[in-house]
Amino acid sequence: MADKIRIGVLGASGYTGADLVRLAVRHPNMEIVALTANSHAGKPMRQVFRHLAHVPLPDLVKIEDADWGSVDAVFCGLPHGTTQAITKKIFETYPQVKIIDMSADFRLRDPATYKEWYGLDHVATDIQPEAVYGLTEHYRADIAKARLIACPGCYPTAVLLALLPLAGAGQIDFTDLVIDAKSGVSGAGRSLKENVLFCEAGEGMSPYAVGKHRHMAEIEQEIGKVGGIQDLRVNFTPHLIPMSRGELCTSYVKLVGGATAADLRNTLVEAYADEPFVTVADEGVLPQTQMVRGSNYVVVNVVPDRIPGRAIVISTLDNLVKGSAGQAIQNFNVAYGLTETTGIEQLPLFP
Ligand SMILES: NC(=O)C1=CN([C@@H]2O[C@H](COP(=O)(O)OP(=O)(O)OC[C@H]3O[C@@H](n4cnc5c(N)ncnc54)[C@H](OP(=O)(O)O)[C@@H]3O)[C@@H](O)[C@H]2O)C=CC1
Ligand SMILES: CC(=O)N[C@@H](CCC(=O)OP(=O)(O)O)C(=O)O
Repeated sequence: MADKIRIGVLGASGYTGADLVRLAVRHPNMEIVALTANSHAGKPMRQVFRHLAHVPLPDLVKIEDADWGSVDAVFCGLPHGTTQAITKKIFETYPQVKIIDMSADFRLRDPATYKEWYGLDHVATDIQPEAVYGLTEHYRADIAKARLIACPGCYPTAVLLALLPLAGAGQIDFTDLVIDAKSGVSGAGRSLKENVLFCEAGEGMSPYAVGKHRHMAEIEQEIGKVGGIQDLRVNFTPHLIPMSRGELCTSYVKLVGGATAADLRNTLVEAYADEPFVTVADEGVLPQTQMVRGSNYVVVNVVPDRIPGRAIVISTLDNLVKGSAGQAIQNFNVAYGLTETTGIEQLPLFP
C-alpha cells in the first residue's frame, strides 16, 4: 500500500464532509484529491468554509466531473437516497475503490425496512449485502475486509456503544428500552431548514420525529441481532437543543437476571478496556457533551434508578466526529491496516 492513500470526499460542502476534510488534512496517510459539491460546485473550498482557508485544497466539483480513477477511497457525506446510485456507478468502473458512507443508504440490511423508514426504493440491492455496519468497536474484523462501509447514524453510535455490551451480557430487558436523546443543530446538516434558524432553535428545545425517527430502525436492527429478535421495538425520542455540535443519549433500562447498575457499569468497563475512544466515566460521574466536543471520544456511564430493578445509561459524543467524520476515518484506518487512532487523536475542545 502506498504511503499516501488518495481520497475523495463527496458532499465536501456539507457539515460532515467539511469535518472529514478538517481531519483528513492532518492525516499522515491521506492525500485529498477530489472534493465534490452540488450547489457549491465550482467554488474554492476556502470560500465555502473560511476555517479551512489555512491550507491548500482542491476546488469543489460536481460528482460527475471528478476523476474517480485517481482515487483509492471515497468518503460520502451526501443526503440519504443519493449515495446508492453513485456507489454503484463508482464500483462498476473502479471495483477496487473503498467507499466509506456516512449517510444511511447502506445501514439497513433489509431493503424493505429501508423503504419503510426512508420512503425510497433501494437502487443498489445487489451491493447492499456486502456493506459492513461501521460501528468500529463491534465490527472491526469485518470492516478490515470490507470495500463498502456503512457508518452508523450519530444517535445509533451513541446508543449502541452504550447498550450493545449490556444486551450481549443478558443484563437488560431488550423489550423495555426507553431512549431520550438530544442533539446539537449541526446534526440537521447545513442546508436551510426552519427549525434550525437561530431564532427558532437558539433559545428553545424541541422534540422531533417522535415515535417515527428513522434511527429506531437501526437501533432495533443491531440490538435485535444480539438477542436474535426480528421485530424488536424500542422507544427513542430525539430533541433539538441550542448548541452547534454534540449529542447526549439517556437510556432507561430494566435490569434482568439479578443485575445491578454496578454490574452494568462493570460490563462496559470490561467491554471497552482496550478501546482507545470509549471512556467509561468514573463511578458517579455523569457524561456531558463538553467531555467529547470536537473529538472522536465517547463517554458512557451507568447510574442506579430509584425505581427498583432499573438503571440509567448515559452516553455522549460529538455528532460530527465520532458520530460521522471521525468514525469514518477510524473505519478507514481499520480498512487500510493503519493504526486505528491515526488522525483522530485530538482531545476534546474545552470550554
Ligand atoms: N450532520 C450530522 O451530524 C450527521 C450527518 N450524517 C449523514 O451524513 C450525510 C451528510 O450530512 P450533512 O453533512 O449534515 O449534510 P449537509 O446538508 O450539511 O451536506 C450535504 C452535502 O451533500 C451535497 N448534496 C446535496 N444534494 C446533493 C445531490 N443531489 N447530489 C450531490 N451532492 C448533493 C451538498 O452539496 P451543496 O451544499 O453544494 O448543495 C453538501 O455537500 C447525510 O446523509 C446525513 O444524514 C450522519 C451522521 C451525523
Ligand atoms: C438534529 C438532527 O436533525 N439530527 C439528525 C441526525 C440524523 C443524521 O444525521 O443521521 P443520518 O445519517 O441517519 O441521517 C436527525 O435527527 O435527522
